[in-house]
Amino acid sequence: MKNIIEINNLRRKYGEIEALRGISLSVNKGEMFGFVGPDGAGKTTAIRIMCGLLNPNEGTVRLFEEDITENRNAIQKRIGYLSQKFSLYGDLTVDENIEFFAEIHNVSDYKKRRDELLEFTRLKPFRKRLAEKLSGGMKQKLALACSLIHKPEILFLDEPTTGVDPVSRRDFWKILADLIKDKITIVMATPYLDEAERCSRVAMFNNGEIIACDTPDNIKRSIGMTSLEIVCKPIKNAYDLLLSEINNDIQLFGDRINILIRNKDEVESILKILNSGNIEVADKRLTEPSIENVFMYLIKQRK
Ligand SMILES: Nc1ncnc2c1ncn2[C@@H]1O[C@H](COP(=O)(O)OP(=O)(O)OP(=O)(O)O)[C@@H](O)[C@H]1O
Repeated sequence: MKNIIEINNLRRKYGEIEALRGISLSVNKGEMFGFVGPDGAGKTTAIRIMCGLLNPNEGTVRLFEEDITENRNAIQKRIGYLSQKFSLYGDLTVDENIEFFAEIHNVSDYKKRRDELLEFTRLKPFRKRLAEKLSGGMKQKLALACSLIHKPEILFLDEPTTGVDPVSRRDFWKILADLIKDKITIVMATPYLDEAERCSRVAMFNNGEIIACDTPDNIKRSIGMTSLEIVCKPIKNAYDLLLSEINNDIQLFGDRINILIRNKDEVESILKILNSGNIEVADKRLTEPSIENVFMYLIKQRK
C-alpha cells in the first residue's frame, strides 16, 4: 500500500461559507505530511473529514485503501486524532488520564503501553502529577500520549504546538521524529512555517483550496525566484522606500528585509534605490526563498 490516505475533490460548506473547495491529495505510508495555511483556510475541516468525524458535501476519503463512509468504525480504530480542543482531565493525574483514554479505546491491557508512552514522552517523573499542574508543553505531550494509547497507524495532529514554548516545541518534534521511525504516518496542521520545513511533503491551504503540494524544497524551487536579504537602517524607511519604488514581493523581518527577485541584476538597482534614500546597508546576501516567502508570493499571485 503506497497511498495510505487518498482524498479526492473534497467540498464542504458551512451555510454560505465554502470551507473546502474541492481538494485532492494523497499521503504515502510513513510520511510526515504538513497542512499549512492561515486561520480559516480549511485545515481543520479537512482533518475532521479525513477522520470520519464530519461528512463532506462532495468527494471521497480513502484510508488504508478503504472508503471511510463504508468502514468508519474499523478505520477509526486504526487512527489517532489530537484535535485543537483535545481536553485532558485536569483533576486526574498523568497516569489516570492515559488510563481514561485507554478505556475509551477499549485497550484493556494498557499498562505496558502506558509505561512505554511515558518513557517516550519523557513524562515518567510526572506520572502522579495532576494534569492541571503540568506546563503547556507537558500537557501537549500528555495529550499526544493519550492519542497514541491504541497504537494508531495514522496520527492526525491539529496545531499541536500552538502556544507551546520553543524548547517544548523542539522536544515535541523529537517525539514526532521517533514516531516516524516507528513507521507511523503523521498528518499535521500547523500555522508555523518553520515546522512545515520539517515535513516530507506539505499542502499549502488558502481559502479552502490547496495552492501547492510537494516537498518543501520543490515548493521553494517552483517559483523560480531568489531571496535578497538586506540588513539596513533605518529599516522602516528602507521598507517604505522599496514598497514605493519596486513591485517585488517584500517582507520585513526584524532588522532585515527580504525581497524576492527573479534576476540577480535586480540587486544593483535595489541597492541604488536604498542609496538614494540615505539608507545604510550593513549586509546583503542571496538565499533560497523561505517557505514563508513562497507562501506569501503564491497567495498574491492568486489575488
Ligand atoms: N462549525 C462551523 N460553522 C460555521 N463555519 C465554520 C465551522 N467550522 C469552520 N467554519 C468556517 O470554515 C472555514 C474553514 O475553517 P477551518 O477551521 O477548517 O480552518 P483552519 O484552517 O483549520 O483554521 P483554524 O486553524 O482557525 O481552525 C472558516 O471560514 C471557518 O470560519
